[in-house]
Amino acid sequence: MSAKIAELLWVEKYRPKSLKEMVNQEEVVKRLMKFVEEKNMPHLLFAGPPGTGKTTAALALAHDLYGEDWRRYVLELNASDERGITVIRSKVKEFARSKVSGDVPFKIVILDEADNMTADAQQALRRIMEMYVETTRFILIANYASKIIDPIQSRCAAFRFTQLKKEDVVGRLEWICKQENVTCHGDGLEAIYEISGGDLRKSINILQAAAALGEVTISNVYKVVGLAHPKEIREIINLALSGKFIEARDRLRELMVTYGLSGTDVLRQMHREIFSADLKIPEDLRVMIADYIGEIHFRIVEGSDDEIQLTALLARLSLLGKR
Ligand SMILES: Nc1ncnc2c1ncn2[C@@H]1O[C@H](COP(=O)(O)OP(=O)(O)OP(=O)(O)O)[C@@H](O)[C@H]1O
Repeated sequence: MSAKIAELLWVEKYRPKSLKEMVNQEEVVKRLMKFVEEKNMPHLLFAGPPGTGKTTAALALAHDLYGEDWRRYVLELNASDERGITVIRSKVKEFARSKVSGDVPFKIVILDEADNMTADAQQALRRIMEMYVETTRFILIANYASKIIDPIQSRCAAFRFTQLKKEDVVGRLEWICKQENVTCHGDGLEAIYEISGGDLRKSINILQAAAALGEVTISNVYKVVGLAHPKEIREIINLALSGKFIEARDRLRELMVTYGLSGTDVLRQMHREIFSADLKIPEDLRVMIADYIGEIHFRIVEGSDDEIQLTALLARLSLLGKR
Protein backbone atom coordinates (compact mmCIF):
# COMPACT_ATOMS: atom_id res chain seq x y z
CA MET A 1 0.00 0.00 0.00
CA SER A 2 1.38 3.41 -0.90
CA ALA A 3 2.33 5.78 1.90
CA LYS A 4 -0.28 8.24 0.69
CA ILE A 5 -3.16 5.79 0.94
CA ALA A 6 -1.91 4.61 4.33
CA GLU A 7 -2.07 8.21 5.52
CA LEU A 8 -5.64 8.59 4.27
CA LEU A 9 -6.94 5.44 5.91
CA TRP A 10 -7.16 5.75 9.64
CA VAL A 11 -6.83 1.98 10.12
CA GLU A 12 -3.36 2.26 8.62
CA LYS A 13 -2.47 5.66 10.01
CA TYR A 14 -3.23 4.48 13.55
CA ARG A 15 -1.87 0.97 13.28
CA PRO A 16 0.50 0.57 16.23
CA LYS A 17 4.12 0.51 15.10
CA SER A 18 5.53 -1.09 18.20
CA LEU A 19 4.24 -3.87 20.47
CA LYS A 20 3.97 -1.49 23.38
CA GLU A 21 1.35 0.56 21.52
CA MET A 22 -1.02 -2.40 21.05
CA VAL A 23 -4.43 -2.17 22.67
CA ASN A 24 -5.12 -5.07 25.02
CA GLN A 25 -3.92 -8.59 23.99
CA GLU A 26 -1.68 -8.29 27.06
CA GLU A 27 -0.79 -11.98 27.31
CA VAL A 28 0.23 -12.12 23.67
CA VAL A 29 2.22 -8.90 23.83
CA LYS A 30 4.08 -10.01 26.95
CA ARG A 31 5.19 -13.26 25.31
CA LEU A 32 6.18 -11.52 22.08
CA MET A 33 8.24 -8.95 23.95
CA LYS A 34 10.25 -11.82 25.38
CA PHE A 35 11.21 -12.88 21.86
CA VAL A 36 12.37 -9.34 21.14
CA GLU A 37 14.47 -9.37 24.29
CA GLU A 38 16.05 -12.71 23.41
CA LYS A 39 16.34 -11.82 19.71
CA ASN A 40 15.07 -15.27 18.94
CA MET A 41 11.74 -16.96 18.31
CA PRO A 42 10.17 -20.14 16.95
CA HIS A 43 7.65 -20.17 14.09
CA LEU A 44 4.47 -18.50 15.32
CA LEU A 45 0.78 -19.09 14.73
CA PHE A 46 -1.55 -16.16 15.44
CA ALA A 47 -5.22 -17.09 15.57
CA GLY A 48 -8.32 -15.13 16.46
CA PRO A 49 -11.24 -13.08 15.16
CA PRO A 50 -10.82 -10.36 12.47
CA GLY A 51 -9.55 -6.92 13.38
CA THR A 52 -8.07 -7.86 16.75
CA GLY A 53 -4.45 -7.10 15.97
CA LYS A 54 -2.88 -10.25 14.51
CA THR A 55 -1.25 -8.63 11.47
CA THR A 56 -0.47 -5.55 13.55
CA ALA A 57 1.30 -7.67 16.18
CA ALA A 58 3.35 -9.47 13.51
CA LEU A 59 4.49 -6.16 11.97
CA ALA A 60 5.11 -4.57 15.37
CA LEU A 61 7.17 -7.57 16.44
CA ALA A 62 9.31 -7.16 13.32
CA HIS A 63 9.66 -3.43 14.01
CA ASP A 64 10.79 -4.05 17.58
CA LEU A 65 13.21 -6.79 16.53
CA TYR A 66 14.92 -5.05 13.63
CA GLY A 67 14.32 -1.35 14.27
CA GLU A 68 13.18 1.24 11.73
CA ASP A 69 14.70 -0.72 8.88
CA TRP A 70 12.45 -3.72 9.61
CA ARG A 71 10.80 -3.91 6.20
CA ARG A 72 14.02 -5.23 4.66
CA TYR A 73 13.75 -8.35 6.80
CA VAL A 74 10.08 -9.11 6.35
CA LEU A 75 8.21 -10.76 3.51
CA GLU A 76 4.44 -10.41 3.69
CA LEU A 77 2.38 -12.90 1.75
CA ASN A 78 -1.32 -13.37 1.55
CA ALA A 79 -2.04 -17.07 1.44
CA SER A 80 -5.48 -16.66 -0.09
CA ASP A 81 -4.57 -14.20 -2.85
CA GLU A 82 -1.36 -15.81 -3.89
CA ARG A 83 -2.99 -19.14 -3.59
CA GLY A 84 -0.50 -21.23 -5.50
CA ILE A 85 2.02 -22.80 -3.22
CA THR A 86 4.52 -22.51 -6.08
CA VAL A 87 4.29 -18.72 -5.82
CA ILE A 88 4.91 -18.92 -2.09
CA ARG A 89 7.79 -21.34 -2.59
CA SER A 90 9.58 -19.20 -5.14
CA LYS A 91 9.07 -15.97 -3.18
CA VAL A 92 10.30 -17.52 0.05
CA LYS A 93 13.26 -19.10 -1.72
CA GLU A 94 14.26 -15.76 -3.23
CA PHE A 95 13.76 -13.95 0.08
CA ALA A 96 15.64 -16.48 2.20
CA ARG A 97 18.59 -16.50 -0.15
CA SER A 98 20.06 -13.15 0.86
CA LYS A 99 21.90 -13.21 4.16
CA VAL A 100 20.63 -11.46 7.26
CA SER A 101 22.81 -8.82 8.81
CA GLY A 102 22.70 -7.36 12.31
CA ASP A 103 22.20 -9.28 15.51
CA VAL A 104 18.96 -11.10 14.66
CA PRO A 105 19.96 -14.29 12.86
CA PHE A 106 16.74 -14.78 10.86
CA LYS A 107 14.21 -13.03 8.65
CA ILE A 108 10.45 -13.22 8.96
CA VAL A 109 7.80 -14.41 6.51
CA ILE A 110 4.29 -13.33 7.45
CA LEU A 111 1.63 -15.49 5.87
CA ASP A 112 -1.79 -13.92 6.27
CA GLU A 113 -5.03 -15.94 5.96
CA ALA A 114 -3.11 -19.20 6.25
CA ASP A 115 -6.33 -21.04 7.13
CA ASN A 116 -7.57 -20.49 3.58
CA MET A 117 -4.89 -22.81 2.21
CA THR A 118 -5.86 -26.34 1.26
CA ALA A 119 -4.46 -29.19 3.32
CA ASP A 120 -2.15 -30.11 0.41
CA ALA A 121 -0.80 -26.57 0.16
CA GLN A 122 -0.25 -26.61 3.92
CA GLN A 123 1.76 -29.84 3.62
CA ALA A 124 3.95 -28.16 1.03
CA LEU A 125 4.23 -25.10 3.26
CA ARG A 126 5.38 -27.27 6.12
CA ARG A 127 8.26 -28.55 4.00
CA ILE A 128 9.19 -24.99 3.03
CA MET A 129 9.15 -23.99 6.70
CA GLU A 130 11.55 -26.82 7.50
CA MET A 131 13.81 -26.16 4.56
CA TYR A 132 14.54 -22.55 5.50
CA VAL A 133 14.35 -22.76 9.27
CA GLU A 134 18.01 -21.78 9.68
CA THR A 135 17.44 -18.34 8.21
CA THR A 136 13.70 -17.76 8.28
CA ARG A 137 10.85 -17.77 10.78
CA PHE A 138 7.22 -17.92 9.72
CA ILE A 139 4.35 -16.11 11.34
CA LEU A 140 1.12 -17.74 10.20
CA ILE A 141 -2.06 -15.74 10.67
CA ALA A 142 -5.46 -17.41 10.76
CA ASN A 143 -8.96 -16.83 12.01
CA TYR A 144 -9.31 -20.48 12.97
CA ALA A 145 -6.29 -22.37 14.31
CA SER A 146 -8.26 -25.59 13.87
CA LYS A 147 -8.03 -25.20 10.09
CA ILE A 148 -4.24 -25.44 10.24
CA ILE A 149 -2.95 -29.01 9.87
CA ASP A 150 -1.48 -30.63 12.99
CA PRO A 151 2.12 -30.95 11.72
CA ILE A 152 2.26 -27.17 11.21
CA GLN A 153 0.54 -26.44 14.52
CA SER A 154 3.06 -28.58 16.36
CA ARG A 155 5.95 -26.63 14.81
CA CYS A 156 4.58 -23.25 15.85
CA ALA A 157 4.15 -21.45 19.14
CA ALA A 158 0.43 -20.64 19.20
CA PHE A 159 -0.99 -17.25 20.16
CA ARG A 160 -4.67 -16.73 20.71
CA PHE A 161 -6.03 -13.24 20.04
CA THR A 162 -9.26 -12.36 21.79
CA GLN A 163 -12.10 -10.08 20.77
CA LEU A 164 -11.42 -6.57 22.05
CA LYS A 165 -13.56 -5.34 24.92
CA LYS A 166 -15.99 -2.45 24.68
CA GLU A 167 -13.81 -0.11 26.76
CA ASP A 168 -10.78 -0.96 24.58
CA VAL A 169 -12.60 -0.19 21.34
CA VAL A 170 -14.33 2.95 22.61
CA GLY A 171 -11.10 4.18 24.24
CA ARG A 172 -9.12 3.73 21.03
CA LEU A 173 -11.80 5.47 18.94
CA GLU A 174 -11.86 8.38 21.36
CA TRP A 175 -8.11 8.69 21.14
CA ILE A 176 -8.20 8.70 17.33
CA CYS A 177 -10.89 11.43 17.36
CA LYS A 178 -8.63 13.50 19.57
CA GLN A 179 -5.72 13.10 17.15
CA GLU A 180 -7.95 14.03 14.22
CA ASN A 181 -9.69 16.90 16.00
CA VAL A 182 -13.06 15.29 15.41
CA THR A 183 -16.00 15.76 17.77
CA CYS A 184 -17.41 12.46 18.94
CA HIS A 185 -20.35 11.58 21.15
CA GLY A 186 -20.27 8.72 23.64
CA ASP A 187 -23.42 7.10 22.27
CA GLY A 188 -22.01 7.33 18.72
CA LEU A 189 -18.88 5.45 19.77
CA GLU A 190 -20.95 2.88 21.64
CA ALA A 191 -23.09 2.38 18.56
CA ILE A 192 -19.93 1.68 16.55
CA TYR A 193 -18.98 -0.96 19.08
CA GLU A 194 -22.47 -2.50 18.95
CA ILE A 195 -22.28 -2.75 15.16
CA SER A 196 -18.74 -4.06 14.86
CA GLY A 197 -18.25 -6.02 18.07
CA GLY A 198 -14.61 -6.31 19.03
CA ASP A 199 -13.37 -5.83 15.44
CA LEU A 200 -11.24 -2.72 15.70
CA ARG A 201 -10.60 -2.48 11.96
CA LYS A 202 -14.31 -2.33 11.23
CA SER A 203 -14.79 0.12 14.12
CA ILE A 204 -12.13 2.52 12.86
CA ASN A 205 -13.52 2.37 9.31
CA ILE A 206 -17.02 3.24 10.54
CA LEU A 207 -15.53 6.02 12.69
CA GLN A 208 -13.76 7.55 9.71
CA ALA A 209 -16.86 7.38 7.52
CA ALA A 210 -19.06 8.93 10.23
CA ALA A 211 -16.48 11.66 10.91
CA ALA A 212 -16.57 12.56 7.21
CA LEU A 213 -20.22 13.59 7.75
CA GLY A 214 -19.14 16.14 10.37
CA GLU A 215 -19.38 14.70 13.87
CA VAL A 216 -19.46 11.16 15.17
CA THR A 217 -23.06 11.11 16.32
CA ILE A 218 -25.24 8.04 16.70
CA SER A 219 -27.32 8.99 13.66
CA ASN A 220 -24.25 9.54 11.46
CA VAL A 221 -22.95 6.17 12.54
CA TYR A 222 -26.16 4.41 11.54
CA LYS A 223 -26.31 6.41 8.34
CA VAL A 224 -22.87 5.32 7.14
CA VAL A 225 -23.49 1.66 7.89
CA GLY A 226 -26.85 1.82 6.11
CA LEU A 227 -28.93 0.92 9.16
CA ALA A 228 -31.81 2.74 10.77
CA HIS A 229 -31.35 4.36 14.14
CA PRO A 230 -32.58 1.76 16.70
CA LYS A 231 -34.74 4.44 18.31
CA GLU A 232 -36.64 4.89 15.03
CA ILE A 233 -37.27 1.16 14.81
CA ARG A 234 -38.55 1.10 18.38
CA GLU A 235 -40.84 4.05 17.64
CA ILE A 236 -42.38 2.19 14.72
CA ILE A 237 -42.97 -0.89 16.87
CA ASN A 238 -44.56 1.27 19.57
CA LEU A 239 -46.74 3.12 17.07
CA ALA A 240 -48.07 -0.13 15.68
CA LEU A 241 -48.65 -1.59 19.13
CA SER A 242 -50.61 1.49 20.13
CA GLY A 243 -52.90 1.00 17.16
CA LYS A 244 -51.48 3.79 14.97
CA PHE A 245 -51.17 1.44 12.05
CA ILE A 246 -51.17 3.95 9.19
CA GLU A 247 -48.64 6.21 10.90
CA ALA A 248 -46.39 3.22 11.64
CA ARG A 249 -46.54 2.13 8.01
CA ASP A 250 -45.74 5.63 6.72
CA ARG A 251 -42.78 5.94 9.07
CA LEU A 252 -41.48 2.56 8.04
CA ARG A 253 -41.69 3.44 4.34
CA GLU A 254 -39.87 6.69 4.96
CA LEU A 255 -37.16 4.90 6.90
CA MET A 256 -36.64 2.33 4.19
CA VAL A 257 -36.22 5.02 1.56
CA THR A 258 -33.92 7.19 3.71
CA TYR A 259 -31.55 4.40 4.66
CA GLY A 260 -32.05 2.21 1.63
CA LEU A 261 -33.15 -0.72 3.78
CA SER A 262 -34.46 -3.99 2.45
CA GLY A 263 -37.25 -5.97 4.10
CA THR A 264 -34.79 -8.34 5.72
CA ASP A 265 -32.67 -5.42 7.00
CA VAL A 266 -35.73 -4.04 8.76
CA LEU A 267 -36.65 -7.41 10.22
CA ARG A 268 -33.11 -7.99 11.48
CA GLN A 269 -33.13 -4.61 13.20
CA MET A 270 -36.61 -5.20 14.63
CA HIS A 271 -35.45 -8.56 15.88
CA ARG A 272 -32.54 -6.90 17.67
CA GLU A 273 -34.81 -4.30 19.26
CA ILE A 274 -37.18 -6.95 20.60
CA PHE A 275 -34.43 -7.85 23.08
CA SER A 276 -33.55 -4.26 23.92
CA ALA A 277 -34.28 -2.96 27.40
CA ASP A 278 -35.14 0.36 25.72
CA LEU A 279 -38.30 -1.18 24.27
CA LYS A 280 -40.66 -1.06 27.20
CA ILE A 281 -43.07 -3.92 26.60
CA PRO A 282 -43.98 -7.06 28.56
CA GLU A 283 -42.14 -10.28 27.89
CA ASP A 284 -45.12 -12.20 26.46
CA LEU A 285 -45.45 -9.49 23.82
CA ARG A 286 -41.79 -9.82 22.91
CA VAL A 287 -42.31 -13.56 22.49
CA MET A 288 -45.22 -13.05 20.09
CA ILE A 289 -43.43 -10.37 18.07
CA ALA A 290 -40.31 -12.54 17.77
CA ASP A 291 -42.55 -15.34 16.47
CA TYR A 292 -44.17 -13.05 13.87
CA ILE A 293 -40.81 -11.68 12.76
CA GLY A 294 -39.59 -15.22 12.16
CA GLU A 295 -42.62 -16.01 10.03
CA ILE A 296 -42.47 -12.81 8.00
CA HIS A 297 -38.74 -13.22 7.48
CA PHE A 298 -39.31 -16.69 6.10
CA ARG A 299 -41.95 -15.41 3.67
CA ILE A 300 -39.69 -12.62 2.39
CA VAL A 301 -36.74 -14.96 1.96
CA GLU A 302 -39.03 -17.28 0.03
CA GLY A 303 -39.74 -14.44 -2.38
CA SER A 304 -42.83 -12.73 -1.05
CA ASP A 305 -43.19 -8.96 -1.54
CA ASP A 306 -41.26 -6.90 1.09
CA GLU A 307 -43.82 -4.16 1.43
CA ILE A 308 -46.86 -6.42 1.73
CA GLN A 309 -45.16 -8.59 4.31
CA LEU A 310 -43.87 -5.72 6.45
CA THR A 311 -47.32 -4.13 6.36
CA ALA A 312 -48.77 -7.47 7.46
CA LEU A 313 -46.33 -7.50 10.37
CA LEU A 314 -47.36 -4.00 11.45
CA ALA A 315 -51.02 -5.03 11.13
CA ARG A 316 -50.41 -7.95 13.45
CA LEU A 317 -48.65 -5.69 15.95
CA SER A 318 -51.65 -3.33 15.85
CA LEU A 319 -54.03 -6.20 16.55
CA LEU A 320 -51.76 -7.44 19.34
CA GLY A 321 -51.78 -4.01 20.95
CA LYS A 322 -55.60 -4.09 21.02
CA ARG A 323 -55.72 -7.32 23.06
N1 LIG B 1 -4.96 -4.73 19.42
C1 LIG B 1 -4.95 -3.65 18.63
N2 LIG B 1 -4.36 -2.50 19.05
C2 LIG B 1 -4.37 -1.41 18.27
N3 LIG B 1 -4.93 -1.34 17.04
C3 LIG B 1 -5.51 -2.45 16.58
C4 LIG B 1 -5.56 -3.66 17.34
N4 LIG B 1 -6.23 -4.58 16.65
C5 LIG B 1 -6.59 -3.99 15.49
N5 LIG B 1 -6.17 -2.70 15.45
C6 LIG B 1 -6.46 -1.75 14.37
O1 LIG B 1 -7.23 -2.43 13.38
C7 LIG B 1 -6.51 -2.54 12.16
C8 LIG B 1 -6.61 -3.97 11.67
O2 LIG B 1 -5.92 -4.83 12.55
P1 LIG B 1 -5.13 -6.10 12.05
O3 LIG B 1 -4.81 -5.99 10.60
O4 LIG B 1 -4.00 -6.33 12.97
O5 LIG B 1 -6.24 -7.19 12.27
P2 LIG B 1 -6.14 -8.75 12.12
O6 LIG B 1 -6.37 -9.33 13.48
O7 LIG B 1 -4.89 -9.13 11.41
O8 LIG B 1 -7.43 -9.02 11.24
P3 LIG B 1 -7.70 -10.04 10.03
O9 LIG B 1 -7.90 -11.38 10.65
O10 LIG B 1 -8.97 -9.50 9.44
O11 LIG B 1 -6.52 -9.93 9.11
C9 LIG B 1 -5.10 -2.08 12.46
O12 LIG B 1 -4.58 -1.35 11.39
C10 LIG B 1 -5.24 -1.20 13.67
O13 LIG B 1 -5.51 0.11 13.28
